Amino acid sequence: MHIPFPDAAGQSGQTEAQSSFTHLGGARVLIVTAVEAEKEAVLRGLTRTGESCGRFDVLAAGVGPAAAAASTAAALAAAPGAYGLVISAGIGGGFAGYIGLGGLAVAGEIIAADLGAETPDGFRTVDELGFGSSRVQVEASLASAWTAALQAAGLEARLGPVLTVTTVTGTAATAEELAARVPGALAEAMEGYGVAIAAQQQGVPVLELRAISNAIGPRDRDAWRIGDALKALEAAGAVLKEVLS
Ligand SMILES: O=C(O)c1cccc(C(=O)CC[C@H]2O[C@@H](n3cnc4c(=O)[nH]cnc43)[C@H](O)[C@@H]2O)c1
Repeated sequence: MHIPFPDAAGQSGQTEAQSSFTHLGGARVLIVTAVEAEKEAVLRGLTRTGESCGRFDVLAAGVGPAAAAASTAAALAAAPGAYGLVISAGIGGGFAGYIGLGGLAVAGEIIAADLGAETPDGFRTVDELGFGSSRVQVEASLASAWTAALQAAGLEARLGPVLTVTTVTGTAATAEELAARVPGALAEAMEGYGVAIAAQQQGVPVLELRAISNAIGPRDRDAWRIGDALKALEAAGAVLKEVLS
């Protein structure tokens, strides 16, 4: 599936179904990972055909939403108007029953799942408390197109809510609580919401992709499949380049 980028003059050749992409113009795409290994995997995917990265810049911003937000905001501020899309990408944990290890979760919504307050009646989100929103909407049509293209490439990929947490879930009880808090959540990671808020504040559309390295639940380091997840991340980078070509 090809979603043509318009050129700088706005001549896109897009079909009606693709018209929501016109606001990207000839802009660059900023991909934000947490660590170098994720950055290198994405770069391998983007350059798989021997070509250069083209319009893509990849930044390893550090682990957690604060580092992700600060680095993303700095990158956007350093190149005003240059970026038309920001993507948070990396490995993540997968909720049981949705995606296997080495599969891919494309965010349909980016949700800060632990941003709120504990009350005697249970967890309350910042939305419920009246202090803002714990949810950021993604560029929905592009998220769908990327998911479809990943599936068409033979990869296991799903579209759905992806959670941002500041503590990696390590018990079945917390996994169940998060799954109940956000029904249908596919994955959790630690950077998406930070990247998304930085992009949102600059009016830049955002996406998130997580390659599943571990199951969410009781801690089991031996069961991690980081190598498989990084290979999936690489493949997703190659497909993204194709989708945005
Ligand atoms: O020590 C542990 O038990 C443990 C378990 C899972 C992940 C970690 C990390 O420190 C990795 C953080 C890093 O990777 C992303 N990530 C990967 N899996 C998960 C997860 O299940 N929950 C949250 N984040 C995860 C995350 O985005 C960070 O960049 C340690």
